[in-house]
Amino acid sequence: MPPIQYIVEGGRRLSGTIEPSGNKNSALPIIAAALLTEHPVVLTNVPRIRDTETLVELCRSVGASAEWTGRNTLQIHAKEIRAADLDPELCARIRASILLAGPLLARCGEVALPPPGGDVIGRRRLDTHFLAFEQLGATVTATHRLEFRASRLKGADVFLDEPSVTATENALVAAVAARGTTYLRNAASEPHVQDLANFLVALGAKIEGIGTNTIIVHGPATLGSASYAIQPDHIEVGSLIGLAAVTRSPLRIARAGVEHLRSIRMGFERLGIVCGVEGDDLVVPSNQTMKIHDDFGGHVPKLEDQPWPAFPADLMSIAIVTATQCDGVILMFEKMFESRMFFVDKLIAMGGRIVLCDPHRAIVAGPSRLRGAPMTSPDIRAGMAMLLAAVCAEGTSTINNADQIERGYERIEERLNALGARIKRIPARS
Ligand SMILES: CC(=O)N[C@H]1[C@@H](OP(=O)(O)OP(=O)(O)OC[C@H]2O[C@@H](n3ccc(=O)[nH]c3=O)[C@H](O)[C@@H]2O)O[C@H](CO)[C@@H](O)[C@@H]1O
Ligand SMILES: C=C(OP(=O)(O)O)C(=O)O
Repeated sequence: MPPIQYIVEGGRRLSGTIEPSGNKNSALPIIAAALLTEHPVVLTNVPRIRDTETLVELCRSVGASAEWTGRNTLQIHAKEIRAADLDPELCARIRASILLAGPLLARCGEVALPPPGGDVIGRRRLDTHFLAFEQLGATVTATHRLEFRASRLKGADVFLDEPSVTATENALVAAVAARGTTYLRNAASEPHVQDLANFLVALGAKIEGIGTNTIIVHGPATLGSASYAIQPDHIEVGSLIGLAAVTRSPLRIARAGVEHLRSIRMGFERLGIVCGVEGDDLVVPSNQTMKIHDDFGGHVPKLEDQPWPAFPADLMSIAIVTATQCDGVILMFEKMFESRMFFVDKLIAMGGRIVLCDPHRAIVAGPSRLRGAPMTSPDIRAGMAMLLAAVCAEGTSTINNADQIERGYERIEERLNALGARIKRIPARS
């Protein structure tokens, strides 16, 4: 497939209503977990993005049938599956290929996975996955590929060494098939972890503590079929709040899933951007103060990411671009990944007043006028942040490697153009 480039004419006001897609990071573990049951599963509101398409291909390669029966509806039936050799090229395209470990181990008793891919945003350790699988009775061999074996998974009291999102998801799926009760302590509690747990409950699993950092699973469950709707993508909602703010545009984000937006709204409020709630819609007015709130006593404030329910790491790049348009000084502290902040050199070239202190911290002094520039997207979120900068900048920008953006955001240029943006996608969508 030829690489995708966006050509963006900036400086335009937007307006209207937009609905977020289903959560990418819910859809991925849920598609993988559909392999746990022999019965058919229907998933709706599945984002039709590169990552989900790749995982669907991987599911087919182990013998499951997986068909798109509507634009965002996916039917999966894993009546019989085999722990076949998985295509290393497909696995290397997405982080989520590691999520096949739990269901395939549970169904087949063994699985060998080539290393997963995903965003290059710093070292992405797998140790927590290994720790959890071993405690659930599996043996793990990690060489050029990852091999997991367990003749029988057994419930255990597992304390994760960090609240890793995908490790919690893998452990949760394995625990549903394990004999006995499993406690997952120091578990991740992100909305997508909750979504996966609710899907497993819909299949027949018995899970307590969903949304907390101690998840209790009573296994093994007898699983049936289910029809399940993926929850809205809170990271996409946060990206759209940033977009509205930097373009000073009034936007309504319909069916935004407001129950999961508290820390995100609080983060943007620190930048002087306040959203209203109307039912499940989020309303972003255009008349924001965009004034960064100093800490008490006039001290320089900070916005930092942390595991849920704190401000999410996947919104840090968006928040940095947004801060360039706000009045004041703020320290942006990316605690989780060590390479995510390097994209700020592009914002600096565009006119952003940013000092990168070290790989984890950047000081942003705003507001600054951004000028259009050529850019290359290094990862999904930096790519989306660059798109926000380009839409807000004076003049024309080009974003190369926009394929990265499309790993996570569905038909984004089409949807933003419907709000008044001018983004040309090359090669154009037919
Ligand atoms: C497919 C998927 O769902 N990907 C998400 C998942 O990736 P993923 O599951 O790979 O991320 P992890 O939760 O394992 O960890 C992310 C990074 O944060 C570090 N870490 C984690 C917990 C902690 O308390 N302290 C800490 O520093 C880890 O060492 C690692 O470097 O979660 C990340 C963190 O929300 C998101 O960026 C990814 O979009
Ligand atoms: C880092 C991300 O994705 P992945 O874990 O799939 O690379 C993301 O969604 O921002």
